[in-house]
Amino acid sequence: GFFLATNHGIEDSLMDAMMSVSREFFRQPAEEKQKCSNLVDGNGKDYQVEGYGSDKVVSEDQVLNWSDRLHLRVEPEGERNFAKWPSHPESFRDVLQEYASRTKKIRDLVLRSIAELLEIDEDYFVNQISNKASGFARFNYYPPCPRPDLVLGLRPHSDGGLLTILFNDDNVGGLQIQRDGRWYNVPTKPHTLLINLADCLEIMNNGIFRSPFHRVVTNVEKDRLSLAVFYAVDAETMLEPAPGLLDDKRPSRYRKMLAKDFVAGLFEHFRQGKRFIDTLKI
Ligand SMILES: O=C(O)CCC(=O)C(=O)O
Ligand SMILES: [Fe+2]
Repeated sequence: GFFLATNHGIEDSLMDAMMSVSREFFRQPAEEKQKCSNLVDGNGKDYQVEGYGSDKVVSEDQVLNWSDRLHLRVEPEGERNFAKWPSHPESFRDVLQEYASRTKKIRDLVLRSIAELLEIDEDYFVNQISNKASGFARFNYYPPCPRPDLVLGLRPHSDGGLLTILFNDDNVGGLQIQRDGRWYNVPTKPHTLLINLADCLEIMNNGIFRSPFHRVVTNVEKDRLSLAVFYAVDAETMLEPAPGLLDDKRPSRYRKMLAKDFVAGLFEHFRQGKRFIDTLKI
């Protein structure tokens, strides 16, 4: 599920600052942004996980998303690679660090609330995350697009991690969610966060809360910005439904898989517009 959260504990001023430093980053000339490039030095074809750029290009006929992004690791805290973090605007680093400390608290609060709703041990999901689990901030920038009929801002996908905390531009919509084969617009509201229960959580809760298929459409006139913070489990975690949710009448609906093997299969399925998680269904 996707849900909107208000009264989430992040002050309006911090959210405004986060949006404004993000805008300032993307507004810079390309040469400046390239200083944080996601291409491995020089050769122009090898991509790394962190940095600024576009999709990984793997074939000539690949249809790219109409967006740029800046992808930065925020968890584990000790592994933040500040060399990839923008140095302009100057406050970018502090604002993101503060923002990420807040979203982490929201992550744990949501995971505990979900466990409570499911009537299992309140800490079950939180305990699946050790201090080695990763968190990434992904800033998406969608420029105005002259042909919205031809290209998407972001192709259909479900988020591969445990939980995503999404902060959207409130000036312009674009995010859509699929339900029963139809696409619906997700409303925007100032200072509201969108919480997305992602693939790994769908497996762990045995499909009670689904990880929604979503996409972003482009807009002729307006540009758009969003910031997703993706939280994952450790690479070595076995993804499987919580034992407390299973019994004779409620068998497991997913095959088990190590989190790192799941992550390894995600990109190829994303490129093909498919959900990898569907291949695990029993
Ligand atoms: O820009 C958005 O609203 C959605 C972004 C998104 O789905 C993602 O980064 O995974
Ligand atoms: Fe997403």
